[in-house]
Amino acid sequence: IAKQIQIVRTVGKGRYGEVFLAKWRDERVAVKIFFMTEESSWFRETEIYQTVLIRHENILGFIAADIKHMGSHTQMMLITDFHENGSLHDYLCTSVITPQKLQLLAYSLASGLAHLHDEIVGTPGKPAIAHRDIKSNNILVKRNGQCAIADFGLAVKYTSEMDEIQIAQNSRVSTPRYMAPEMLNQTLNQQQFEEFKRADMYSVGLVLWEMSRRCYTQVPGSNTTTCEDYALPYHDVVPADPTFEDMHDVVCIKGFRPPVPLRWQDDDVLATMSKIMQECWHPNPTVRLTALRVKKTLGRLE
Ligand SMILES: Cc1cccc(C2=C(c3ccc4ncccc4n3)CNN2)n1
Repeated sequence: IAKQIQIVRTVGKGRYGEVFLAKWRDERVAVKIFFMTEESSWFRETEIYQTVLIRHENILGFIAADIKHMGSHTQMMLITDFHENGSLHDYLCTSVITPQKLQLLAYSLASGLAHLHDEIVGTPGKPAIAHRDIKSNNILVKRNGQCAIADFGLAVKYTSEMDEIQIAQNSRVSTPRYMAPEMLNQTLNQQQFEEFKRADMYSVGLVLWEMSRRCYTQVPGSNTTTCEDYALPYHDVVPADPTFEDMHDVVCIKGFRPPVPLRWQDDDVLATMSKIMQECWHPNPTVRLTALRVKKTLGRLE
């Protein structure tokens, strides 16, 4: 397959490698080419995408994994669907959205994560999967306005009858900015799979906040609309590319969370989103909503 791929241009860079737009049999695809040092990420991500029953409309569509032996070195690549809107981060930087679009983005993100977190017992079954690096950069926006979750290099799988958690031992760790308090103060018990799901939901709360800022509402008593500028979570209290320590100080010691503007109470969708995100980023992991609960709550809105 790799031989039939024609690289067109770069569409994204990460710590793991680079993402390109490519042509494959006249079709536009996304190709992620991993740095030589990231073999474990390539292997892990391949393993997750090839998990039985993982396919879902809100999970990035996998096409193929391939290795090119180039004599002196090997090129590891993964091929998926291409989404011209790019990542949710890029999309929110360049667009303002209606409450209806906000609801669809949030609902589809919750649906994708609920599918990932869900264990299907049976033959074939599906292991429960925790993502461990949820952030707006790792979520894509499809043409139909729905999210597709990407980047499974850090994911962990769990099957209840095996009662074992497979954590790939690789150097990669989650992104500090989106790390849950229990990860920052290292109280997350890695032998309890449930705790990984709760940490994912904390990150979802932050992504819902990023989305909500870009949703505009009618200014009461005038015919103008308003919204907030795009911002990363904690943009106003930590430096760019914050360290683990920066985040520990802000999230665990000071107990800061992103600000929820009063204007969000003026709209049903934004008011619901405000409640959801505050429950998702609660310091006590057991208080946080599950992905399924978020999906049901957003699915019930008009
Ligand atoms: C496994 C894999 C292959 C190709 C890309 C990706 C990936 C991303 C991706 C996927 C499709 C895209 N389409 C358009 C623009 C950016 C994209 N990024 C973002 N994070 N990982 N993952």
